[in-house]
Order: sequence, then structure tokens, then C-alpha cells
Amino acid sequence: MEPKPKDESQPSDQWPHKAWSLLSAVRRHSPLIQCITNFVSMDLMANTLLSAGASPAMLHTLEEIPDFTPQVHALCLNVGTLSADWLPAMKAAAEFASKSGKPWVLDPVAAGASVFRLRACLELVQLKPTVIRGNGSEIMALSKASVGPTKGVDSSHESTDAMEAAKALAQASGAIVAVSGAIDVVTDGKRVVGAHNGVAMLQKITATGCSVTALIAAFVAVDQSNALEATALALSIFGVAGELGMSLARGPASLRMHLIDSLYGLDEATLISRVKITSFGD
Ligand SMILES: Nc1ncnc2c1ncn2[C@@H]1O[C@H](COP(=O)(O)OP(=O)(O)OP(=O)(O)O)[C@@H](O)[C@H]1O
Ligand SMILES: Cc1ncsc1CCO
Ligand SMILES: [Mg+2]
Repeated sequence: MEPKPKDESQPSDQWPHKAWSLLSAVRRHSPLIQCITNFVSMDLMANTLLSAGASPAMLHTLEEIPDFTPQVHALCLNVGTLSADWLPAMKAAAEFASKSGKPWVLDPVAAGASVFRLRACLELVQLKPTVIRGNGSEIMALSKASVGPTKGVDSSHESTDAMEAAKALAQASGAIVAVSGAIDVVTDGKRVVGAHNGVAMLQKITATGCSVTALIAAFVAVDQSNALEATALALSIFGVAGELGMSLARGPASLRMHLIDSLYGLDEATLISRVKITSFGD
């Protein structure tokens, strides 16, 4: 939607204003986001997209993809509860999205947990995602193409430990690669930025990572030509909603509710005062 001229330099003090501008664009355009995602995440992901102003559609049947996927503004693929019969639909959707010039985002959940899952993720990477977002362990497994010791869907690495793996994966795939964690690391293979927002309690709510991947799809849908910036901003804004939600929450269950309310209610002054994105200086 509405491609904008490429912004080569992103002075750090422009990030907060850009954050408001992109969130406003998502609210205004309400991009249609197709999500083929795991059973655990469907509810939180759809509600995250709705609260940000986007329009989620959790359609995953192969038979519907030729009709539906060309109409969407972006696609989100997530392999969290992958089975062999879902993979052809994911591949077909990725191909339709690419053919119709729509961005698509891959969440390689637990990429290193099994040979089947790793192969599936590597095959999806071949189909040229616009963005890949995972936690530290997922990005390291995918970048090294190796099955290894993993804690399932949770990370046993810091996001910053995966920085070189993320750069290598970005260079090899042509995708923007984002690694979530205390600092969300985002790279195109050369430039690296960090989004510093969020609270650790977000890790205690299942599928917050899956949901922020879908939010990235919505942000890239409204600013396709600046995918690195849109990715970093989606991560930062989700983190700001987490910070605001945490100030009202008593634990993970109430944070889940306040996260959604805070994303929905985010205003310009609050967002601009809280967004924190820095360059890692490459
Ligand atoms: N230590 C932390 N401090 C602040 N925010 C964090 C921290 N760890 C994770 N987050 C935030 O929590 C959200 C989920 O990230 P996480 O790395 O847990 O994803 P994930 O492992 O893929 O989650 P899931 O598989 O449950 O969807 C992101 O918005 C991330 O920025
Ligand atoms: C817990 C869980 N298991 C498979 S997918 C998923 C959601 C978080 O990734
Ligand atoms: Mg995940």
C-alpha cells in the first residue's frame, strides 16, 4: 500500500515521529493481514492486529489461497504447530504473495527443534520472505541450518548473541531479520538497529512473539519500501504497549489484557516519549 520513497538515513531522533506516523497509517488504512499460524497464537495474534487497527484473517486452507491471498496487504506465516498437511498451503500463500508484490513475514518457531521443522523453515526462506522474526535460538538455528539443543519454542539465547547469525541470515536470504528479546535486534545484513522497549513479563504470555511478527506484517504492509524501519517500529510499539500494560497488570494474565488495551489506546505524546530505537553503528 502507498509505497513511499526510500529513506536512506534514519536519524535516531526521527524514530519516535516515524513510529506515530506508521501507527497512524495502520489505523487509517487497516491493512488486511492473512495469518497462517499455530493454534496457540490465533486469538492473541488476531486481537493484536485488531487493536493496532489492522484487519486479521486466519485463513489457512490450500483451496482458498488462489482466491484470497492476492487480495491481502501482507501475509504472516508461522510454523509453531506445523504439520505436513499445512506446509503446502504456506508455500502456496508465500508464492501468491510474492507474485502479487505483497510483503510476507516468516516466524520460524522452534526452527531447531526437529529436522522436519528446520527443513520446512529453510524451504520457506527460499520463497523470499520480506522479514524473518524469531527469538535468539530460532534465528541461530535457521542461520546455521542446524538442529540442535533447544528449549522448544522458548529461547535459550539472548537476542544480542544472535546478532552475527541474524546478519548472515539476512545476507543469505535477502530478508530483513529481527531477533526478539530484551533488545529487539533488526538487520538487513549490513545495518543493525535495536529496539529497547518491552518488559520481561511478555515472555510469560504465550504467543507474544508470534503476535509481534503479525504486527510487523501490518507495519510492512503500509511502508513496504522501508521494511527495516517498519520492522523495528512495530517491535518498539509492541514493547511500549507492554510497558504501559505492565503498569496496570498484576501478572501475565492481566498483562495480556492490558497489552491489548494499551496498543489500542496509544496516543501520540505517549508513544513519542517512549519509543527507543538505537543504531548498533554499522
Ligand atoms: N527480557 C525482555 N525484556 C523486554 N522485552 C522482552 C524481553 N524478552 C522478550 N521481550 C519481548 O517479548 C516479546 C516476545 O518476544 P520473545 O523473544 O519472547 O518471542 P518468542 O520466543 O518468539 O515468543 P512466542 O514463541 O511465545 O511467541 C517481544 O515483543 C520482545 O521484545
Ligand atoms: C507454546 C507453543 N507451542 C507451539 S507454538 C506455541 C506458541 C508460542 O510460540
Ligand atoms: Mg516464537
